[in-house]
Amino acid sequence: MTQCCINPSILSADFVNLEAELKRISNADAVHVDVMDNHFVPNLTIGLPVVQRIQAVSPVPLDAHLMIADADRWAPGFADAGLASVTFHAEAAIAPIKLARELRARGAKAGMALRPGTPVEPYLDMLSELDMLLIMTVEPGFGGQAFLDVTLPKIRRARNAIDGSGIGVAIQVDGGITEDTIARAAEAGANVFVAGSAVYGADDPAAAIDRLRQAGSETLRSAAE
Ligand SMILES: O=C(CO)[C@@H](O)[C@H](O)COP(=O)(O)O
Repeated sequence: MTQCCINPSILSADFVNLEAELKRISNADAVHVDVMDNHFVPNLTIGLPVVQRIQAVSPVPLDAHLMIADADRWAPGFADAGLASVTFHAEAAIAPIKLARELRARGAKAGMALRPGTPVEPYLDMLSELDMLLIMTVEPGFGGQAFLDVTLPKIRRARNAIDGSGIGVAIQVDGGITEDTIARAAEAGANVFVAGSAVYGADDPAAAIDRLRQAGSETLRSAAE
């Protein structure tokens, strides 16, 4: 069975007590770091120097999601910082294949993200260049939005293409993931789940991660049977 990974989105974390906050979610598979530039998305968060500090104190690997313009220029620096994976947006990259190769050459897993309205088909021939395909299940920019069911057929098409090609690319989904929506996304073919509000909004974030992982794993298990 494909492994079910839960990556809490740092956008919903308490930055004042960040080190303690990260310890509270140390049962996560990775911390999803939302980098936004107020150009590619209408929100501004953090840049590489702050991400490097987070990397220095995080007990779990970092999974950077770059919601930034000019990805070809900026993404390699995040790989150089030693992050486990770096995901750029297809819509923000001029040469996505070259960029994915560069990320891998610098030691990071290469991820590519698609906005809800961006089709996956133009990118199916570059799957072998990727470790992870991120299908956004909300418009990127803000936490706390409702999961877009309209993205489920795209997840299904991506899963079919990946399984048909025999290439081991993970499908990550991000936005509106809860104990309810995770089953729909997993049934469609996702296996890495980013959750902000559902984790940090819970009284016990670690227990929320365990519940999400259990819900996702059960669906993946029955899909494999
Ligand atoms: O980056 C984004 C949205 O752009 C996501 O990572 C959200 O931060 C996830 O938060 P929830 O939808 O789970 O509250």
